[in-house]
Amino acid sequence: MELLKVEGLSKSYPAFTLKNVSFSLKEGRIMGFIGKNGAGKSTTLKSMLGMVHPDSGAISMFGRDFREEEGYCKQNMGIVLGGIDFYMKKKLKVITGVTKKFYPGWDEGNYEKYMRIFELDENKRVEELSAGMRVKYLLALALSHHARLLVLDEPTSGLDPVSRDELLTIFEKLVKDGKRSILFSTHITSDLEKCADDITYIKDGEIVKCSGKKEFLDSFQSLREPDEKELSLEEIMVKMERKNYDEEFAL
Ligand SMILES: Nc1ncnc2c1ncn2[C@@H]1O[C@H](COP(=O)(O)OP(=O)(O)OP(=O)(O)O)[C@@H](O)[C@H]1O
Repeated sequence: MELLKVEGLSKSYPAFTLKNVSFSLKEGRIMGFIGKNGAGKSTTLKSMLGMVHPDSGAISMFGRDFREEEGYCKQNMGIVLGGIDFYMKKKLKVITGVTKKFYPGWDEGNYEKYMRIFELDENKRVEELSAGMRVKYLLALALSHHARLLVLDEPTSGLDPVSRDELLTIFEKLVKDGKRSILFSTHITSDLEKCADDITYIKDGEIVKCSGKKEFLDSFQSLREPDEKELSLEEIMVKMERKNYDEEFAL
């Protein structure tokens, strides 16, 4: 079953247009969302979640129309867009207390379990947590209301390689039972080599490709020079983005 389906999503800003973005994510999968700075990743995620008003497009989650059943969809998803910078002085248990009121399906046992697994102390204040601990706390909140779809905007940025690796292992464990899926945007393509099942690549507001990782990598190998070995995700992106740049300079 598709946990997420985005069809024909468009959004125009004065100097940028998100054009007819479509992709879908099945159960039990981790999808990496890549594209260079300003390509439209955050605009896609925000438009998809109704945080900015899209001009057109249809979104369904768990087989239901997002606009018609936004409440149901939001109860079943966890969103981590940016940090929790404005609650810096608050203790985690205070934020948790407020959060759980929004979720009738809140599972205190699950919350305690994930706080224990992630080694988080709810008596700490946000300002006392490292970047990695903050992401883990937001994940713990999402998982405590049984989110089946996790949408994360650059969750690993700012984390050291050890914390990143730990978080990616957590992602893999979370989707292992085949019930949850994770969509996360990132610039760290090596993270995706490690844990992504699917890759969606956006360029200048348009989806270039959305597919399983192997198919994705295979489909761009034609960019390889005769003496080059198999191109990595990073090399593919650099070649794709640099092509235009080189052409512009040739003019
Ligand atoms: N509220 C807004 N008003 C006008 N333009 C906007 C707005 N939000 C984003 N944009 C523009 O939309 C484009 C895409 O931005 P977006 O944040 O979606 O890119 P991104 O792929 O997430 O980039 P990054 O990797 O740097 O986070 C940029 O040119 C940006 O200036």
